[in-house]
Formats: sequence, C-alpha cells, structure tokens
Amino acid sequence: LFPPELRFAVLKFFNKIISMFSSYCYFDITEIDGVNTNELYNAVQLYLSSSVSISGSRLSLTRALNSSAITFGLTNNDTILDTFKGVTVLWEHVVTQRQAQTFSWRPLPDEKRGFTLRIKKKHKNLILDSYLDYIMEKANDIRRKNQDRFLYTNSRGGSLDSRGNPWESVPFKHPSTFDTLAMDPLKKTEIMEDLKDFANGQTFYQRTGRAWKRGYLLYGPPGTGKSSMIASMANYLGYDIYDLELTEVHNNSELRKLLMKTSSKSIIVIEDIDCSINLSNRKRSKGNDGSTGRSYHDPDMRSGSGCAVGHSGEDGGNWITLSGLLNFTDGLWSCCGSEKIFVFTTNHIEKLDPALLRSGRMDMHIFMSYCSFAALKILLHNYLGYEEGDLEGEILKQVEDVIDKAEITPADVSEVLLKNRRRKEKAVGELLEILNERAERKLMNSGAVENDLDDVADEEQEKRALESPKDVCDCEQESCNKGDKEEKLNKVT
Ligand SMILES: Nc1ncnc2c1ncn2[C@@H]1O[C@H](COP(=O)(O)OP(=O)(O)OP(=O)(O)O)[C@@H](O)[C@H]1O
Ligand SMILES: [Mg+2]
Repeated sequence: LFPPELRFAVLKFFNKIISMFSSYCYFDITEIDGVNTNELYNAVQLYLSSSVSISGSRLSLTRALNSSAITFGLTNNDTILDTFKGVTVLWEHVVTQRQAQTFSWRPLPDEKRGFTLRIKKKHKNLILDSYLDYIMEKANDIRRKNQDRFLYTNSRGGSLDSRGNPWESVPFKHPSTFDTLAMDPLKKTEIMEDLKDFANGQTFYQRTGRAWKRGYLLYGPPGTGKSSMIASMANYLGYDIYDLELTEVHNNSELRKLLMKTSSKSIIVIEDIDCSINLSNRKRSKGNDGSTGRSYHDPDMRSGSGCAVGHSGEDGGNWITLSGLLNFTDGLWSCCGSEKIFVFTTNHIEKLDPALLRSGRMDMHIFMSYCSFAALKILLHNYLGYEEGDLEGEILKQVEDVIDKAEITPADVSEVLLKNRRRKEKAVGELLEILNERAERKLMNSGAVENDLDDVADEEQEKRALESPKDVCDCEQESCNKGDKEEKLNKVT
C-alpha cells in the first residue's frame, strides 16, 4: 500500500519519538567491526563469562576441547543484569542470522553476534567510559589468571577462516616452566628478570618512546631446550604463542596480515630461522657473467638486502624478503597491538644474516648450551627427586669432572633419567657410564683431528718441496697422497 521509502521514514520517525521519551540508551558491540575483530566484544564475553562477576538465572556453559576450564556465557538473545558503581545495566547477547551474501572479499560467519548494553540515560556519562575500561581490565585479568593459553599456527597457508582469522588455535598446555628448565641458574634468573621487566615496563617503554616489544634469539645444538624455553616463557608470563611457519607464508603482505591478527601479550615464534632463510637465494643476485644481474628496480633488491627468504620461488614469485621479515619484527607494523615478544630459534647462528643479529633487533641472544653440572642437578631433582646433598660426594665429583667434556644435551640426559626413574642408583650409574664413554670418544676424536691437521700440514709441506723443482704434478705421487689422506680420514671418523 505504502511505498517502502515512506514506510522507512515513518518507522524512523516513530523510533525517534520513542527514543526521545525512553529513559534508556543502547550501545551495540558487534563481534566484527568492518574487517577487524572487535576487541571489546571479546572482552565483554570474557567478563560476562567469569562466574564471580555476575549472577544470572540462565547461562550457557562451554568447555572447549582440551580446555581445563568451564566458561559461562549468555545464551543467544538472553539478557543479564550487572551492577557497576551502584548503577544497574542490562546486557543482551544478540544473535541474528546473516542474510545470504551476494559478494564478499572474504567469507563471513553465518551469524551476526553482538552485545547490546542498556544504560539509563542519566547514568550514561557517569559510568560508560569507566565501565568499559573496567571490563577491559577485568578481561585481561581473567585472561592472565586463566591457566589455558593458546597456541596459534598459520598452517592453513594464508587462507582465512569464516571470522577472517588466518591463525588456527589449540589450547596450549606445555608443562615446561622455568623450574623444570635445566640451565645455568644465573642465566635463568637473568632471563626471568628480563621478562618480568618487559611485562611490567609499560610506562618505561612509553617514556623512552620505544615500541613495547622485545626480541630473543635462542641458539644452540638440537635438544638443548630452545622450544622448552619458549614454553616456559609463555607459562611464566601467561602469554599466548603464535608459532609462525614461514614456509606457509607467500609474501610480505601476507606476513603483515598475520602480524595484524596477533593479539597483544603474545610470543611470536619462528623456529629454525636458518632453515627458513634460503641462503642460496642470496647468491642469485650474480648473473651468468658474474656481474650483478639485478637492478634497483628488482623488488628484492629494493627491499634492502636483496635476499629472499623461504620458498624456492618456483611457484611463480611467491617471495618473502629478509626485509619483509625484519619489518615484521622491527618496523611500524610490529607495534600494532603491544606487549609482544619475538623469539627466533636456530641451531646455526653463524648461518644467519648479520642484519638479523645487529643490536637492537634481537635484544637478547641466548645460547642454549650442552648440559652443565648446574643444569644436571636440576634434572636430577626433577626426574629422580634428588635434593642437594642426597648424592654421594664421590659420584657427584666424578660427574662434575666429566660432564663438560662429554658435551651431552639435556634431552639425552632426560632420556637416561626417564628410562630409569624407578631405580635412582641405576639411573645415576648409567648416566655416569654414558658421560665417561662420550668424554672419551670426544677426546679421541679431537686428538685424531689434531693429528690429522698436523699430518695434512706436513704433507702439504712435503708436496710443496717436491713440486718446486719440476712444477708438474706427478700422478703416482698424487694417488699415493690421496690414499694416505683417505686412511687418515677413516681414522677420524
Ligand atoms: N634445558 C632443558 N631442561 C629440561 N629439559 C630439557 C632441556 N633441554 C631439552 N630438554 C628435554 O628434551 C626435549 C627436547 O627439547 P627441546 O625440544 O626443547 O629442544 P630444542 O633445543 O628445541 O631442540 P631442536 O633444536 O631440535 O628444536 C624436551 O622435551 C625436554 O624434555
Ligand atoms: Mg625446538
């Protein structure tokens, strides 16, 4: 009967009249705000989920897979009252079905979710700001206290889920803590203090104009506890972990998007960074004629170091550059959100590009070394329950003498102790045996290598003396030398 424009105008007019006479005002907090996830929505959800903060007659209970906590939440389209500073407000969880999409850059969830907050108009100015601040703070508190952390991974290879998130998450339950981590106690305390200073350093970072982030480079042989250290850091600070798989990232802008979607209070990890950086790509810059075959207009060269990271590039220009990676940790984008820790691990620090190592980029370089005597004592305590003074002095002395020479990793020590954890004496005896054996082997090897080096030097000298009068290499002589060398190498291995 009426044209739709007229209907809409009438409806709008009536709404206006109603809201003029209503004593309430309403605030919508939608889950997705444009392209971004609305942080306030998550905070409100968490706040309402804390059973202590609120009492309601009807709540939904959830327990995520592998999670240890049950969370409370408002059921769909249900309401709940909350009181703040003596003022009562009403929350409603509004869930509506999204209409069939015609076109969208990315898939959107089927439902539109949001909270509506109803406050009396006369209280609006009084509480709105402080109430929302209070909710954010409370949500952060709950997040911190909640033992469940999340481990995120980008294994989907750049595709987004229906909520526009490139990260997949699972509850993170690694039991490693600084108590269980075997390493030099002084070094451990230093790292713990550094982490605490960082977490409590908001005003410091603000005052000094630095982005509130910190970088750690963990390096050392396999099995010395680099991954365990990351888990300990996360458990110590109560941070989530983003485990970034660089080989799944196709280009710099994808890397930036991933960073944008990380939350604050998180540790962003790139494991085995030396394996993610393809060193051979750096040499690509030389053309066939030996000259530099790339110009400034080449995107890789322009990016700073002319070094590509990650893939072999066979898939048609899918590159992330070293500068992209450095921007990721260092540039303007690294500060979106705050309180972020970057951790890179490597077994071969010498293979890393100096640009990654320069001071200010990775704030702390932590060498995870072979098991020291102090570290061993921690493992003995953790695995066998030994206290200081429980073990015979003589055995301890023997272990102390040999442990550094044996160059054994904490992982190998743990294996021996774990295997014999019911028979303490046997465990220590077997460990000592292994340590002695290894130390002996190391000694023999180093002796053989030294001999070998001496022999090679002698041989070269001899060869030079022989070669000097006639300048032409004698085949027989060469094969003879070769035979010698082979024999010596066999000795080493
Ligand atoms: N410092 C340590 N303290 C306690 N346990 C350790 C330590 N180092 C290694 N372990 C034990 O060895 C296992 C392997 O260690 P982890 O994965 O942390 O080594 P990693 O240095 O990350 O090795 P990789 O370089 O191969 O990744 C752990 O599950 C842990 O039980
Ligand atoms: Mg590891």
